[in-house]
Amino acid sequence: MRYQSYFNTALNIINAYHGEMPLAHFLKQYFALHKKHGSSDRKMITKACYAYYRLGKALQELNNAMRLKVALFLLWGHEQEWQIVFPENWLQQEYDTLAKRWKILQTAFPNLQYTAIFPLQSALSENIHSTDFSAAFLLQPKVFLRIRPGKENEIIAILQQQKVTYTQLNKTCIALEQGMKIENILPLNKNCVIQDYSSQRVGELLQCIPHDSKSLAVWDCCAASGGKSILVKDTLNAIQLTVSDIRQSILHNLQQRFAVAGIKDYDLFLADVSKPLTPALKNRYYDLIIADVPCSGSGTWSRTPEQLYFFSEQQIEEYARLQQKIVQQVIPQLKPGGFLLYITCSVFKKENEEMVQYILKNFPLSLMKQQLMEGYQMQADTMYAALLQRN
Ligand SMILES: C[S@@+](CC[C@H](N)C(=O)[O-])C[C@H]1O[C@@H](n2cnc3c(N)ncnc32)[C@H](O)[C@@H]1O
Repeated sequence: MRYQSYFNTALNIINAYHGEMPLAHFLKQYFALHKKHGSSDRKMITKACYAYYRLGKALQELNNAMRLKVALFLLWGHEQEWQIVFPENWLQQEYDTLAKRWKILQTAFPNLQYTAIFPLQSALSENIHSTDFSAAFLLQPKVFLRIRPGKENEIIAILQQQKVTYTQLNKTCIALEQGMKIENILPLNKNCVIQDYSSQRVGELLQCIPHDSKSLAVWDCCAASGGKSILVKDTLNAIQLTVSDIRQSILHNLQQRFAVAGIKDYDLFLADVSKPLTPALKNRYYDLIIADVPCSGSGTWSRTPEQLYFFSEQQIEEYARLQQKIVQQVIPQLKPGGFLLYITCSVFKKENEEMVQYILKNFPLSLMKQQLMEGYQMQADTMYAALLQRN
C-alpha cells in the first residue's frame, strides 16, 4: 500500500503545481510543510512527479491520474513495487523493457507517439532527429565531469579507489549515474568540474582560435558561475579574462568557484548587456567574446521536464529578441579579427541558426564554424555553438 500512497501524494502535488517555480523548489516547499514523509518516501514521490512531466505534451487528453499511471508504467514499470497502481491488462504481457511497455501502452492509447512528447518539431534546429530527441525525454540524463588539464591520472585513481561506477567518454570527460553525490568523493572545481558533455564540447570550437604565445583578451559576457570561463582558461591558457552577468548572486558564486579553481587575475562587473554599455565599458575591446546567452534552455529540459510540459511557443520569440539585443551590444566590443563564440542550450533554430543568420546579415562578421551538440543521443544536454570572426 505504500506505493499506492506515494502515487496519491504525487497526484496531489501534480494537481497543485502549475509551473510557477522549478519543480525541485515546489517539492522542497511541499516536503517542508508535510514533514511526515521520510527520505525514502520523498525519493519515490519525487520520482513519480518527474515521470509525469517526462511525458511532455503527450496524452494531455487523459486525466492526471491516468497520465501518471502511464508515465510510471513507462519509466518505472519494471520495478515490482509500482505494480499495485497499474491496470491488470497492462501486466498481462512481458513488460520488462521500456520498448515493450511502450508497445503495450500504444495499444491502449493509439495517440501515444514519441513526437507527441515534443510537438514543436518544425521549430527544431537542423539535424535534430525528432524521434530520438523526443524519446530521450524518457531517460534520466547523466551527470558529467570534466577533468582539468594534467589531473587525469589523479581523478581516475580516486574514482577507482572509491569504486565509483563511471564511463570515460574521452580523455577528460567522465559520465556518472544520476543521483550520485560526487562532491563527497572529489573536491570539485580544483581538479575537475561538473560540466555537461555538450558544454565540454564547446572546447572543440575554442580549439579553432589561433592562440600562440600572445595572451588573448576574453570577455565572458553572460558568465553565470563561470563554467565556460573555466573551460576557456583550461583550453587557451594564456588569457586576460573579464566576466560579467546581470545577476550579482551568480557572480558571487563565480568568485567562490574561481578561488577554488585557482583563477586569480580577472576583471568582473555586473551588467545588463542587452542595454547600451556604459562609456567605460564601451572603451574595452576583446579578442574573444563568449556570449552563452539566456535562452529557452530547451536542450536541458530532460533535466527539468516540467519546462517541457509548461513551455509555450511564444517564449522562443521572446528569447530570440533578447539574444538579438545582447549581440547588438557586445559585437562592437570585438577587436578587428576578434572572435565571437555564440552559445545556447536551445534546440530551436530561431535561437540558433537563425540568430547566426541575423548576426551575419547585420554585422561585419564571418562564420568560422557552427556545431549542434546532440546530447540527446547520450543522456546529455543538447547545445548549439557558433564561432564567428570580425572582418
Ligand atoms: C546560459 S547562462 C550562462 C552559463 C555560463 N556561461 C556557464 O557556462 O555556466 C546565461 C546567463 O546569462 C545571464 N543573463 C541573462 N540576461 C542577461 C543580460 N541581459 N545581461 C547579462 N547577463 C544576462 C543569466 O543571469 C545567466 O547567468
